[in-house]
Amino acid sequence: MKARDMNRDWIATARTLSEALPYLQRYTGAIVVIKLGGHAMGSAQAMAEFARDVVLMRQVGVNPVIVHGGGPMINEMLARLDIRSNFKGGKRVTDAATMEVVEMVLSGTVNKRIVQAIGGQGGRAAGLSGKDAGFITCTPASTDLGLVGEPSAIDTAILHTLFDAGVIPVIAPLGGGPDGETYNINGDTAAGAIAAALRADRLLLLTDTDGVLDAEGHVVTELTPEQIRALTREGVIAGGMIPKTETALAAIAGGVRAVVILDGRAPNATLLELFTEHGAGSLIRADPSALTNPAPA
Ligand SMILES: Nc1ncnc2c1ncn2[C@@H]1O[C@H](COP(=O)(O)OP(=O)(O)O)[C@@H](O)[C@H]1O
Ligand SMILES: CC(=O)N[C@@H](CCC(=O)OP(=O)(O)O)C(=O)O
Repeated sequence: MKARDMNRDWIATARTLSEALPYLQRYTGAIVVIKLGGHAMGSAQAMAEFARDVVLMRQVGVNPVIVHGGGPMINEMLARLDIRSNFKGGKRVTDAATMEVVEMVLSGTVNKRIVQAIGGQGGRAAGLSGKDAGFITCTPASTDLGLVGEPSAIDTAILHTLFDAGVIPVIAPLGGGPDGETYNINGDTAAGAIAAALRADRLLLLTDTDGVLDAEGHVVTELTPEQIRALTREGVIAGGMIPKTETALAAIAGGVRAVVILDGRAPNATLLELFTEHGAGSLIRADPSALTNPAPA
């Protein structure tokens, strides 16, 4: 039986739900690609909360697509196996032995953890990697990165089949080469390429900072491509933030309406971003006059 005490918290909750209506209407049928970085994956509790938000999105008619990372989990397994690993420009130099571990951790451990968490909240998710159903084809990203791939073609047919069946795709960032090789794709790069191929309404990059920080450590709530290039030149955007901002620029150029870099550890980060007037993190879009977190068009 429902408690009937009308205390202030419950009234505020009801108001938030009511105020969400225009956003719910706005996002019905929208495709939202969510990149869940390894650093944003917290405890089992945090994973369950993330999964609950994704299931809620699906319930209200959004088509969420989860693309995950897992860098810290790969690091841990490589250390256990005594395999050294290093990064160039935020990407892992990947030889054959490293690739074996990357595939095992991403497709095995991390992917299934997310699929299971979504199932635990009453949703239906299917785990796949870019190697399934000829989904992501890669070419080598650069000669000094080994088996790191850059997506050259994405066949979104499998994703539309899953949308139609009400199933949430959970994607490990791996791709196939023309000769059957397996490539390691940076999770942000994979998410951006998938979002562009789907012409997604939103790409949310969930990480472990409040957003893109300026030289003083303040979140830049809205960034133009020019600002990103300047902050990168100045070294303010560095390390793992480089693939994220590069991805944002490529995704926008590829037809994604807007990209948001935000803290995935914050409770209900994705719901806050999509369904309230309080956007979170750093927003990047091509045309500043384009609508963002808007009242319904
Ligand atoms: N200007 C910046 N603003 C925010 N974070 C930055 C910036 N420059 C570098 N970073 C680093 O990028 C990290 C996020 O990238 P990464 O560790 O690869 O995350 P994930 O595992 O979520 O993909 C942050 O934790 C921070 O250390
Ligand atoms: C080429 C490359 O760097 N691949 C990444 C794939 C995982 C990833 O991107 O994980 P995060 O999102 O948690 O950083 C890696 O091997 O770590």
